Amino acid sequence: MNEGDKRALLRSSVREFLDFPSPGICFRDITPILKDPTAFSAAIDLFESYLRDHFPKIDLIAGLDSRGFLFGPALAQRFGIGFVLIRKKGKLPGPTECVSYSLEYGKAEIEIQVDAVDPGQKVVIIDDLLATGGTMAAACELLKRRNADIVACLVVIELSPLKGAEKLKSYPVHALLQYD
Ligand SMILES: O=P(O)(O)OC[C@H]1O[C@H](OP(=O)(O)OP(=O)(O)O)[C@H](O)[C@@H]1O
Ligand SMILES: Nc1ncnc2[nH]cnc12
Repeated sequence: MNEGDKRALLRSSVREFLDFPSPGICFRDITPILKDPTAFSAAIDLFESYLRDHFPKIDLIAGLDSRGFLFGPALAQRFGIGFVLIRKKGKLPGPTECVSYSLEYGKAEIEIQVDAVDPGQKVVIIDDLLATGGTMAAACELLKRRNADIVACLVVIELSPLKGAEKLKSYPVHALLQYD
């Protein structure tokens, strides 16, 4: 399958649910991608080729709670590197660093274990979806505080009208699919 076919398969796998989780939100559901191994491999292939084409060295993949956890470990395996978790507050044991943020339908706090990333490590952040960019920007702030070198922010879906990428101007943002 070529890259265009892989993107088409992914797009056909994403479902829409209107008014979930609150009125006015059109929820883009990526679960069918996970259910279809061909679609899931296509997503990981596309992320891998983007990273190989643009960045010669990556040390670590950091995934965002919770749907970033679905894609990050498989991608990290392709590069033979580790995966670390950025979680909603209160889920990680030991010393953590925390950042608050707002998202399309609420407010939250995320944190990372302070020993998850060494200073200067080249880190790629991954999530399923970029909406307002609040979550991804908070993750960048967390990693910056840990003195990581943020290489790129990856998402399966970017909701372009919400202009999340504008909050992330200092970092390359790559989405496999854009939605208007
Ligand atoms: O760009 P933003 O406006 O910040 O929104 C994007 C975030 O919202 C969703 O996660 P959510 O917080 O709903 O958590 P979940 O993955 O645990 O469902 C999505 O998976 C992203 O992480
Ligand atoms: N519209 C949306 N669909 C799925 N996940 C989301 N996270 C934030 N906005 C979302």
